[in-house]
Amino acid sequence: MAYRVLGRAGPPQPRRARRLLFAFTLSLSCTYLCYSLLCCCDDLGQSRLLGAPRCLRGPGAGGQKLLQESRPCDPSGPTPGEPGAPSAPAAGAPSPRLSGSNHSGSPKLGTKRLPQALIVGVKKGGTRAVLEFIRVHPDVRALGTEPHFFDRNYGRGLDWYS
Ligand SMILES: Nc1ncnc2c1ncn2[C@@H]1O[C@H](COP(=O)(O)OS(=O)(=O)O)[C@@H](OP(=O)(O)O)[C@H]1O
Repeated sequence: MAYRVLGRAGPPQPRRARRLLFAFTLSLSCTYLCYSLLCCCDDLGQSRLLGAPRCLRGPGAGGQKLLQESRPCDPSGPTPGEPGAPSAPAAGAPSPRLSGSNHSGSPKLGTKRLPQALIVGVKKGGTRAVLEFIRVHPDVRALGTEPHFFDRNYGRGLDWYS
């Protein structure tokens, strides 16, 4: 009884230490498992489920710096207009919507591509209003938040952007 009152109740020290060690190892394993799952999902979303790795064709003169980090296209692959290549949407037909992005709240599987249009403006210049007006159109898919690619994330390259 005196043993308990003095606060020495509970398992002996070696057993307690073993429990602590077990809990520590378990938490480490869980952390590693979560980390591995996240990395695995990222890989799946970027390459396996979306087909071949993205590449860029026909870099313009203005984008040379950005494209330095991008992978070149496989020269044996189909080029636009060739059989087997994805055909361009007909005029007036709804263009495919973007899905899956580094910037959207919930990434979905689908085609990832660079934007077809950018809204550039100064702070408090009304760019948000412009975006809201444009995105009313059903064929327009726009980001929910500003990506801040050119001022904060430029160094991450086009792979981050698309
Ligand atoms: N059509 C029109 N006419 C006049 N003023 C307008 C218009 N559209 C947007 N606004 C005002 O623009 C301010 C928001 O600009 P931005 O969206 O560029 O802001 S931000 O930089 O993204 O935070 C914001 O101003 P503040 O209210 O002072 O924040 C909006 O009220």
